[in-house]
Amino acid sequence: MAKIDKVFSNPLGEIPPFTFNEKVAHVFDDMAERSIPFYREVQKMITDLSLTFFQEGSKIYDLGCSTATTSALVYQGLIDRGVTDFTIKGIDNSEAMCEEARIKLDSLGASKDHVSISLGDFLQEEIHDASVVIMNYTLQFTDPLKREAIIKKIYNGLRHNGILLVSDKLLQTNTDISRTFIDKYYNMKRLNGYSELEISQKREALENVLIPYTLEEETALFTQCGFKGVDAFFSWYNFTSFICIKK
Ligand SMILES: Nc1ncnc2c1ncn2[C@@H]1O[C@H](C[S@+](CC[C@H]([NH3+])C(=O)[O-])CC(=O)[O-])[C@@H](O)[C@H]1O
Ligand SMILES: O=C(O)C(=O)Cc1ccccc1
Repeated sequence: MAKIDKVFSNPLGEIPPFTFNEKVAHVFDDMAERSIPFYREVQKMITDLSLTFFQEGSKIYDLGCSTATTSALVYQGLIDRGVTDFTIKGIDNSEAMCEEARIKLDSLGASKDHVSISLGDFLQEEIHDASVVIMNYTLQFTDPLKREAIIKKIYNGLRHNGILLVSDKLLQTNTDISRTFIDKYYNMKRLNGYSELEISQKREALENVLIPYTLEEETALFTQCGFKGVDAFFSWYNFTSFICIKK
């Protein structure tokens, strides 16, 4: 049964900073589908690209895996292709998310050898022998001062021809364009059933928690850390998904 996101539906008075707590984890799939543009399509593209670049015997990391939507799709894709020699590692620092992730993977009958979920900070985790690293809407929640260190660590942990896939909300440099894109985004939320109160309370909760980079800053980060091929594979107003190849 789909659980409907009502996290910001009642007046909260003082609005605490957004966290991925139990209340959020419980309704996360609905929240993501209604608040992230083309969420399902991006998941499909991430899965497709992961299957294309996966190397036999290597690891796939899903950093900030939330409820393991991506890990589950990639797992199923590999199994359907008859691949057996792979390890998917989902990492999230929210205990409630990890619980939801394990429930989803158990329902697929996925073995722990093939896909495991670890409770932890991906800034502290080792990345080793990877062909694919996924950061789907998670870099934006990382302290900007720590972004270079995590991208460098990912680069070092990837095999030759391995890829990093990143989706993020971006900030447009031009203020007119920025305002327009943000308006379009809030319109999308309205069309998806969110009220003005839900939209404004979540916006306040996300301030200083979700810190968007510009397209230039985000691209420069990937190239400065060593990635040779860096390109966008999906874009919708202020949301963009990137593929970065280690050559
Ligand atoms: N340092 C960190 N270490 C571990 N986890 C973290 C950290 N920082 C944030 N998280 C986790 O990153 C996730 C971000 S949601 C990802 C969606 C998913 N990728 C999806 O494709 O459905 C994005 C969104 O909600 O917009 C949350 O579960 C956090 O707990
Ligand atoms: O940027 C926003 O307004 C969002 O709602 C993005 C988002 C989506 C899902 C969980 C947390 C933030």
